[in-house]
Amino acid sequence: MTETTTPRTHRNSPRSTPRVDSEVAPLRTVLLHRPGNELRRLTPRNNDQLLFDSIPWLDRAQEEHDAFAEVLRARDVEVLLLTDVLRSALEDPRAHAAGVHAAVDGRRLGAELADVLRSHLSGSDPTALAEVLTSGMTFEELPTSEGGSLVRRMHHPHDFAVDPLPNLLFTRDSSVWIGDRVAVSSLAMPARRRETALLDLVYAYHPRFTGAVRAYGAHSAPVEGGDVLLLAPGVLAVGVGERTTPAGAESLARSVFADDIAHTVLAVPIAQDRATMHLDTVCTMVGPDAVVMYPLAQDSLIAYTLTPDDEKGVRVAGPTPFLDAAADAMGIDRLHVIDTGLDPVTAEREQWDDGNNTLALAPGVVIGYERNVETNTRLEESGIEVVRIAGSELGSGRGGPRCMSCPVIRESTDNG
Ligand SMILES: NC(=O)NCCC[C@H](N)C(=O)O
Repeated sequence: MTETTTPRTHRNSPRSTPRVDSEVAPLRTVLLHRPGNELRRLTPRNNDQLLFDSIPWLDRAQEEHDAFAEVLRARDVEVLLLTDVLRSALEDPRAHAAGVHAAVDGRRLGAELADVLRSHLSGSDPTALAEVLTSGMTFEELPTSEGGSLVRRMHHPHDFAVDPLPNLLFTRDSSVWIGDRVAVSSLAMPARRRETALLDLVYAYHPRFTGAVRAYGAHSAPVEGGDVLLLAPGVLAVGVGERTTPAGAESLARSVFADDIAHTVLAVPIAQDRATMHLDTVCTMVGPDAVVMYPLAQDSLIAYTLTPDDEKGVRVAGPTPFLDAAADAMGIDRLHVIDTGLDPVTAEREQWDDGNNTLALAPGVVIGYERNVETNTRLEESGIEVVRIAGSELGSGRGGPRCMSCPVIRESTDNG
C-alpha cells in the first residue's frame, strides 16, 4: 500500500492559515498519522507499557486508516500525514540536528554507543531518520562499531536502543491548535514523551507552519490534547485525570489568558482510569451547543471555572455541574446532551470502544466507529449525520476518530 505523499489541496476555503476556534466548525485541514512499522514493534510483553491493549495487524490498520483519510478527503478536508511533514521538516539541517538529538538517549546507550548512533543518524537522509524517530531501533539494528561496548553486549538484541512511538497514531494528543496558536503537548506517559520532540520540530521547521506561534510550553506540566475541548471561541474545557494534571490545566489557563486567546477554562476532573484517559473518551461535541456523552458521566461531571484576574493570575470558581458551567461560559441557555439512552452494559462497552469519541466534520456531521451501533443509531435519531469507519485494528490502541486527528484549520465559526 503506498503512502500519500502530497496532501490534496482543499477547495472553496477562504481560510488557508492554521486556525481552530471550535470543535465543530467545518473542518478544512487535519493532521493524521498513517500507522507504520512502529506498530510492528508491539509484542505481548511490551504492549501494556506502550499503551496498546492488543497486538494490531498492521496491514489492516493501514487499510482502516486509509479509509478514514479518504472519508475526510471526500468531504474536502486536506489531510496532512505526519510522516510526510516530518520528512519535509527534516530537510532543514536544524531540524535534522534536533531529530538526531531526540533519538539518541545517552543515559540508555552510554557515551560510546551514543556517539556511534549520533554519527550514524547525522549522516542519514530525512526518510531514514524519520523512520528511526517513529519506529525506533533495537540494539541488534544499531550500526556496527569497533571495540566491545558493554552496553551492547549486556542488552538483549531486541531491546530498544530508540523506543518506537506507536501512539503517534493519536495526533490529537501531541499537539492542539487554539485559535491561531499551537500548543505542543507535554505528554504524561513515558511511552509518549518523545512525541513532543517530533511535533516540536515539525511546527518549527516545516514550511507550512512558518510563523506558527506557540501557546503553552512543550516542557511544562502535562497537558494532552485529548483533554482539551474548544467548546466555543474563547472557552476551553480541560479534562484533569490520568494524563493532564491540575498543574497542567492551571498553567495552560495562564498561558491562554496571557495570550488573550481564551477567556474561560473549565477544569473537569475525570476518573484516573484507562477507560477515561482523556476527556474526549467520555464527551465530544457534535454541534455548536450539543455533545455526545457517556451516560454515566452526564450527571457526575463537574467543572472548576478559571478566568483571568486583574493581577494577571487565575481566579478559580466552583466546582459546579459541568453542563451548567459550560453553558454559562459559552453564553448559551443549555449545552444539550444527545441522549444515547443505552443500558449500562452497552454504554460501558461502547464507551470503551470510543463511541463517544467522534470527530466533527461540520456542525451535526461526525465520524464515528461503525462498531458502536447503538450510540450511532441514537445520534442519527437526534439528527446527527454519522459517517461510519472501521476501526477493529485502529481501536486496539484505545482511541477513536477524534483521538486520531489534529484539526489544523476549521472555518470561521460565524458560518459554522
Ligand atoms: N484522546 C485520546 O483518548 N487518545 C487516545 C490515546 C490512546 C493511547 N494508546 C494512549 O494511551 O495514550
